[in-house]
Amino acid sequence: MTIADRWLLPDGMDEVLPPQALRMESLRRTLLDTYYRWGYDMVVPPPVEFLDSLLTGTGSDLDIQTFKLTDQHTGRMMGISADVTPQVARMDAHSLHREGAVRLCYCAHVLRAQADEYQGGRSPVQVGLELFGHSGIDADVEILQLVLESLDVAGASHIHLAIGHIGIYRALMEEAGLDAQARGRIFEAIERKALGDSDALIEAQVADAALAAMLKALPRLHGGVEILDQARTMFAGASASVMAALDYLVQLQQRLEASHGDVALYFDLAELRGYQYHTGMVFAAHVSGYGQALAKGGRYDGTGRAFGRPRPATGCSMDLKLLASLSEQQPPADGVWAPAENDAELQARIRTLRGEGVRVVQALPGQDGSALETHYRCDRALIKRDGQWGIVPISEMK
Ligand SMILES: N[C@@H](Cc1c[nH]c[nH+]1)C(=O)O
Repeated sequence: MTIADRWLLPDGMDEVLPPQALRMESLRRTLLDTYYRWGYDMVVPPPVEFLDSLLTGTGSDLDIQTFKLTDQHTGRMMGISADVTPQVARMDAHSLHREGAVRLCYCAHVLRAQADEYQGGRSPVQVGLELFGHSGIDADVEILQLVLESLDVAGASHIHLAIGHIGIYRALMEEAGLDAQARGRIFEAIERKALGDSDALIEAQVADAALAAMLKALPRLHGGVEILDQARTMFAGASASVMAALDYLVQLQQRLEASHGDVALYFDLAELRGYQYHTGMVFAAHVSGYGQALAKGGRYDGTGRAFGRPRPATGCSMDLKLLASLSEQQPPADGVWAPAENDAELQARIRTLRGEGVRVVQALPGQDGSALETHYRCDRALIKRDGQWGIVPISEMK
């Protein structure tokens, strides 16, 4: 191993240096305080679990994303969490066992076996909210409001919220009655927005011409609120659940328009990205300059079934690393530089200042005062004048 190899980090595994790490930490605190004020209780999931419980009811996307290892104690396969949402669903269904609406939030490191264009790095810090036990639109609206509040706190502007509904695609595919392989290929083509491929597959596999036309229309239905009307006309002959999903999106649009008129809403009826556990409304929030979504989420009713208690559920997740990169703000230079002296009065003064929340950096013997403003972010200094310790601007230090 050469020296150059030694400092190489695996692809997508990044370290966070000052001042970014501080930005991340202060954003984490602000976000969790916000969630606390909205009634969300914090949970801390384990970083590693047995694979069976980690992947139960979640589909193959998450399986591919999960790093696997063997537990030396039991010989069983374990997985490193790649997504906190199913873990929190387990806590709600099995560990907490509370009745009614349960609001939980978290901030945890996760690892992903693959970096893809939508997910960014392989070592995100996932911060998120999950609301269980309520199947109405109000729960989804609350989650979306908190997503917008989180992005606002992080310093995002011109937010673009893309909303879809997995139920439309699922209902149409159910009517088509295809086998798993054909379904998988069509899903993959629609997810990639490869219209030529999805058209060809649908034409070849779906015998009912009206249904094939509806499926072919699906990836073309994206844009402003007007596409919901177009969809209504297009899907007039489809099952009642398709119409119910469209009505739901119209209601959601009205609620968001009233509370967040400044947010650009975009509807995409073929928005199938994300994990396969989603069952209803799904969304992704974008801001310009960022290729990947800053927040993602949606409804995933019934995920707790695998743990003995199916519950309505909705939620969102964000990557704290990505959110913290929205703000270029420099942390304040408001520290106090103290000399290296071991003077009882000086030590007492330092203790008092730190007790008051002031950042005091004491020089080590031999340490000069270079880079005080930049590295140590000190704008003042403790100095002794006329036998008294006092604080002066750093420029007067010498
Ligand atoms: N965990 C999902 C988002 C989500 C949270 N809750 C529901 N959905 C993701 O990372 O894409």
